[in-house]
Amino acid sequence: MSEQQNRVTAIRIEQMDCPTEERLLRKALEKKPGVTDLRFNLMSRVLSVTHDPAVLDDIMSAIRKIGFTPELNQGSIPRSVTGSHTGCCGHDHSGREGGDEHVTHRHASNKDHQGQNDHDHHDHGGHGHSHDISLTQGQSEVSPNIAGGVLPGWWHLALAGVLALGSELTHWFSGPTWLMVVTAVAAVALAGTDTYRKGLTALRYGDLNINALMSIAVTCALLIGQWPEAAMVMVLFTLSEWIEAKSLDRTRAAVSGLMNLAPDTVTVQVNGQWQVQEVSQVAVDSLVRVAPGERIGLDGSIVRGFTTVNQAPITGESVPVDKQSGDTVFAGTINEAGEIEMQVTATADNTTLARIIHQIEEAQAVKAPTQRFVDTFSRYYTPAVVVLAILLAVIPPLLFGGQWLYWIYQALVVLIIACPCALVISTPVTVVSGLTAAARMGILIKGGVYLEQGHRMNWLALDKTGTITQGRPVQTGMTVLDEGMQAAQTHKIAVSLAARSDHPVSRAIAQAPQAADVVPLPVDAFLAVAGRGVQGRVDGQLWYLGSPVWAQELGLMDAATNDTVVQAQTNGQSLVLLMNERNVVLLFTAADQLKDSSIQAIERLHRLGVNTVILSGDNQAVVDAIAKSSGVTEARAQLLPQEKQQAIAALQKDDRTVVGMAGDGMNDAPALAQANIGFAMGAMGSDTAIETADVALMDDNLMKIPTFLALSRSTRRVLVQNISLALGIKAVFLVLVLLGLGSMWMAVFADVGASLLVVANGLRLLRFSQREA
Ligand SMILES: Nc1ncnc2c1ncn2[C@@H]1O[C@H](COP(=O)(O)OP(=O)(O)OP(=O)(O)O)[C@@H](O)[C@H]1O
Ligand SMILES: [Zn+2]
Repeated sequence: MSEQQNRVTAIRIEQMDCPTEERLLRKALEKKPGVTDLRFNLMSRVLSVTHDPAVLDDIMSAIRKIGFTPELNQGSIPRSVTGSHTGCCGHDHSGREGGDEHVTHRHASNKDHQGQNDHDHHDHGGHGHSHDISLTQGQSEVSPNIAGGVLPGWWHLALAGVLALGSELTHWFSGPTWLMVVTAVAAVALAGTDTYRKGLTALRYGDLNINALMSIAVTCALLIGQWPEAAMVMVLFTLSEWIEAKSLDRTRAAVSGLMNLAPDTVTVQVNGQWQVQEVSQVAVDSLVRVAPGERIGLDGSIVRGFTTVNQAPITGESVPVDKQSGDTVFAGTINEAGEIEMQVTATADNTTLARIIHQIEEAQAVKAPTQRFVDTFSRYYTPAVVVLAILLAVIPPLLFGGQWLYWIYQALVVLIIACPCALVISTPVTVVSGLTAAARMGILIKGGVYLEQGHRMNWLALDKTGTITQGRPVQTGMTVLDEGMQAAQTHKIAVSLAARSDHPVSRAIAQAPQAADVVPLPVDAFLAVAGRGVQGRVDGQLWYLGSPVWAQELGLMDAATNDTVVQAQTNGQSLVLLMNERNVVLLFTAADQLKDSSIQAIERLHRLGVNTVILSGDNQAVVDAIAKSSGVTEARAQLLPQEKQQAIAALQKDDRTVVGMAGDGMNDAPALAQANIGFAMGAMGSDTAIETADVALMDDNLMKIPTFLALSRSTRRVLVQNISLALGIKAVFLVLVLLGLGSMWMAVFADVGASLLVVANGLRLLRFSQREA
């Protein structure tokens, strides 16, 4: 398909801070040949365009033509989650941070995230843009604040305020009219330059953003002789926009706090000398020293010393973890006890933390369903309200003999409330706060969609090994089934095969005390067969190490062997058989332990109304035993990877069922992809898990799933509150205006007040912690 050649270019647009600007950009770009998709991230003011590489210049000039300043900066991505300023319809105020430029990455096989509806079963392969990007810290460029409107200095605003007040007082005390007029016009000019300029740009392109609406309203107010009112409204508007921008700044600060987890510098060995370097300068394999109490700056593997590390910044789990030589440590975590030396395993732009940060940024670009609804709604809202305002100005005087000036004034009040900003900003603020709160708890959510959909999840399928259990089974026994062969020799073969596999039961066999003295034999044509086992040639003969089901498939299960297997299964242990091409030779049993947290997690899931089922490749007796001790309601055993997937698809037949699947992400990939929400356990340090799951849990504590659900429910609540609040306030105002009780400055307060309220409400989610859940 042609999309293969398309690229996604992220373009930073300083002025893109309000949904109305999004509309303007859509108008300019949507129908352009070669442009296939537009994605807006108003929080970070980044527009991602999917396009034919040949038309990039066209795109850039089209953006410039509508008065915006697009910036491309390949090779670095925003250092802060929400990018620079985030004011909606507000001012691009001065405090601009560098390094917010974005990325160009290739679309491997992109699925349209936005078009995905609730019940679409997303495909994990579809997540795979390959990101050839780097988070180059310290290399960020500060670009000049070109066309972004600069907020009039506070003294401009103060002076405008005094003038407006003067105008108002002159009016009250029936002072000279010229004084009232001059002070009012001066106030409007001082406070409103920026609003007028932005408003005019929008109008020129047939768009009505808040600036355009305010410009029209204030100008009309002046024209109908409402001098002091016009002045006051302009001053109040500018002031409140400034407050709004400030409050959104705080949002950004809170969110980007996550980013400042890793120190900027580390102590590196260079030519035998220790010296302090920027993390971005440190190469893989460098030797880094971390003092006790210091934050670890890069991912690495300890080569000297031992310590305990607080990994809470990444996993959300504050119990310190012991680390010694050979163990992995992660950027952003805290070295609590001893001095360690570590060998760097990832550059600053490739650490687990950097990946998490990058994923959160990507997640913001994938719009949650509510966000899409709100966007669509606001597309019709503004024009509708403007039409209403015009009708209000014209109909009563024409048809019912109303007073022209009175009704024009009412129309102006309505114009001011035509801005959908509060509504539109409410959703991303809420979702981003939720995503950030989750990341702080070690839950990496790959899109607002999952956060929003989470509250509807009513089934959770769980893998057994490593998900409910600790995933470290130990060999508990070995039975010789083929007496004709030398047990020592066949055991050696089993261990040699097992040593080649990462599968927990293989590891149990390879690492059992009985295997300690075994020198593994060379294995040829080694092959791992998912859900069945491993095979390979030893001394020219083909051997299989795997499940009883596989033995059946291979036609090696005779009645006697079957009896032994059934017998062995009844004590609830995992079985592994060693087979050659003729018969089953050895039978191993292995047992795994339940994770303490599993019981608690399952209980909480049930209390949250979620049904649970284990989907396992292991035998029924083991799965039953684990289900019983963990409290999981249903136990499905002996499932191959694709049967796990089918089991989930079967659950999804019911329209109201939203299925989550928790697994370790290796054997469970098809099932994780089939589920509406795929949870990968123990994702810290596992790039595949971080990249393929919908929700990556940094450690392997199942409690994170009920926590995710609770957060999802809170997010949902806040979203509903915010939307009702934003719409409710406008509705109340409309009624007040129709009753003749509204005034322009009240409308300004309502517009910006609503924005402030929804932002504050959304930010509450940042304080969501496990305890609250
Ligand atoms: N690499 C392997 N080495 C040895 N046996 C294996 C291997 N892979 C699979 N098996 C056998 O196949 C069975 C099912 O494996 P599978 O990986 O599907 O499930 P599991 O990991 O044991 O359990 P769960 O699916 O609950 O995590 C195992 O119990 C084991 O007998
Ligand atoms: Zn607005």
